[in-house]
Amino acid sequence: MERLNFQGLRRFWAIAKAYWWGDEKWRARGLLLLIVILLLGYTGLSVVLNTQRGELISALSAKDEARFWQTVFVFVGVLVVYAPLLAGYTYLRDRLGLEWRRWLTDRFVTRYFSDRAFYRINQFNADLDNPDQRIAEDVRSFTQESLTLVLVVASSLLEIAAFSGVLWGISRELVLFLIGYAIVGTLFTVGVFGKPLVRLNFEQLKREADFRFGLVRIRENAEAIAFYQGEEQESTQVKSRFMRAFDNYKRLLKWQLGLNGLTNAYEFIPFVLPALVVAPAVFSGDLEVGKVSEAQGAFIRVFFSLNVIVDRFQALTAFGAGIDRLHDFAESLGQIEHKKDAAELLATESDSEATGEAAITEASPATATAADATIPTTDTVPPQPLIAQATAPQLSLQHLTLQTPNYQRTLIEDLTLELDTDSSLLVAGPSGCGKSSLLRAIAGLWNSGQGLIQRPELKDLLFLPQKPYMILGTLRQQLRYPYPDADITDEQMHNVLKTVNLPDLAERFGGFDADEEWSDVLSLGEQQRLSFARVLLHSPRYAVLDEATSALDRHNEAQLYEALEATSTTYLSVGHHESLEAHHRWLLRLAEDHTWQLHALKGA
Ligand SMILES: Nc1ncnc2c1ncn2[C@@H]1O[C@H](COP(=O)(O)OP(=O)(O)OP(=O)(O)O)[C@@H](O)[C@H]1O
Repeated sequence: MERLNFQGLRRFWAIAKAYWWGDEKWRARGLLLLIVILLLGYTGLSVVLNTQRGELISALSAKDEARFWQTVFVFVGVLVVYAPLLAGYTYLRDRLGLEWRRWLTDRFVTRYFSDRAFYRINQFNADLDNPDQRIAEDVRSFTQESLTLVLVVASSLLEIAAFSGVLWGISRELVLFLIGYAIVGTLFTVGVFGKPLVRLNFEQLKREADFRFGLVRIRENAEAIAFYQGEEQESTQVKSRFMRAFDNYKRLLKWQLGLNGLTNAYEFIPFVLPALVVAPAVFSGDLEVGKVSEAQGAFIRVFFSLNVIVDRFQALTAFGAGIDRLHDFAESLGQIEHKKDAAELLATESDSEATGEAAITEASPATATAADATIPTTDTVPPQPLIAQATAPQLSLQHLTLQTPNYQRTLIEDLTLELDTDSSLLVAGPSGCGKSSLLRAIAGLWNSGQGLIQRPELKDLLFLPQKPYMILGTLRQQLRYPYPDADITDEQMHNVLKTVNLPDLAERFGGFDADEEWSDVLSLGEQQRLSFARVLLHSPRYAVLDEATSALDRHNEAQLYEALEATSTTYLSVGHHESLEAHHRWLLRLAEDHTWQLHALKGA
């Protein structure tokens, strides 16, 4: 957490730069220029209005009717231009903020879905809370607040320039006093309130997001909670999340109270001081009485312009907290991209060596790739070995040692195997020995460990995870997932549904366009059969099935695997049922002590 200091500015610029120097830079800069032109016009007119206000009072006090009406005329004329100018300025500022938000959201969402960062992000930074809130909320406030603040500062500078001239003409002491007063006030406010307010605002954003997420989880797991009758615990949990936000806000309010007390007292002075300073000249007849109003108007404008930091301090600290959150998020995404690049580099090196299988197989597993298979070191992170990955026509694992993402446990040691394209492999072993983790490594989700994984391109592999995943959408989209543009006819879908023993599914829900909360309305076994239907429909080169039939009876399971055997898809399954052995050629048995055995089954 940073104070509003140079590091904060650097972080701000690191996020902002990409837009102002990126592909939409001319559009963004053009809009900004237009806004600044409107701002200039608006500030110029403010000076005229202020002078005319003084004129009005002077004309009244001098009982000069002609001068009075002339001033009114100018006043109205200026207002006719001033009002639309101000409205246009606000519109364009908000519009530019919105465009920037679209751009930045798009960029963060793209990065979040690249290299499966949404899955891996917490492996790199376990403290990174609520990425959803950072994308939805923090980006919005960052773009809007940035523009507002930059323009407030710009307009303050303009106003200082414009109104100091007016004030200088009336009283130099006032200008000098103002500058000194504003500097002291700003330094004091930043020094005393800066750090705690940024910290509390940061914490508030996090706690609000935790609270919201707690409620979203209840909605997503409503049935399980209802079965467990876990209402009491869940409601206590949600309330306690709210209380955390509440407690923090109470602390924030106390600091705001102090800040407001200070700023109110501090901002009181401009309302009396100019009159005190100008009064003697008015009494002696050197200045007209309207000058008091003019001096006061100019004084207030200059004062609030110089005082922009103190005045917007609460907003600035909230903004600072938002910058920190976005910066952490961008850093974590950067680490993932960095790690992917390192793994790709490794794979290229392994490729060129391993025409060269000998180079890999001869080395002992402990040293095979440990020397080069590391993420480049940073100041804080020690070098960590990585599994190299490469693209090849068929799946093979070479001296694979697999560890959990944080390197705390080794799950599999020195595993070497190759899966021919017309073959099939069953992975079995006790619960928790690392079967699903092996699939994660093959999918490239986990890469902590050593050795090399060669596999076809990821788009040629279809994975069915242990927990069936039903997307939001129609039955047709469900079946097409994850290839939404696949050329599949309704007839093919009907046939496949028959094969997986769901012949009347479409009719039951009113056709393939039926849109349901599928994970709620289908049984677990039905969801597994629907997921299996995806494999049969898309016929990928490789299918990787993680206990994909665990909820099915033997008859249904056999029916699905027989259908799969009839296709050209090479498949690899994880499963506990012994009956599965009949549908595979090879059996890989993993043990809890990290060892493994490979057995041939029928027809190997
Ligand atoms: N994200 C994670 N970070 C650290 N350890 C993890 C993580 N996910 C799983 N593990 C641990 O890794 C080990 C292997 O998990 P895995 O899911 O591969 O087991 P499995 O053999 O598929 O078990 P099961 O048959 O019960 O599904 C388990 O001890 C698990 O607790």
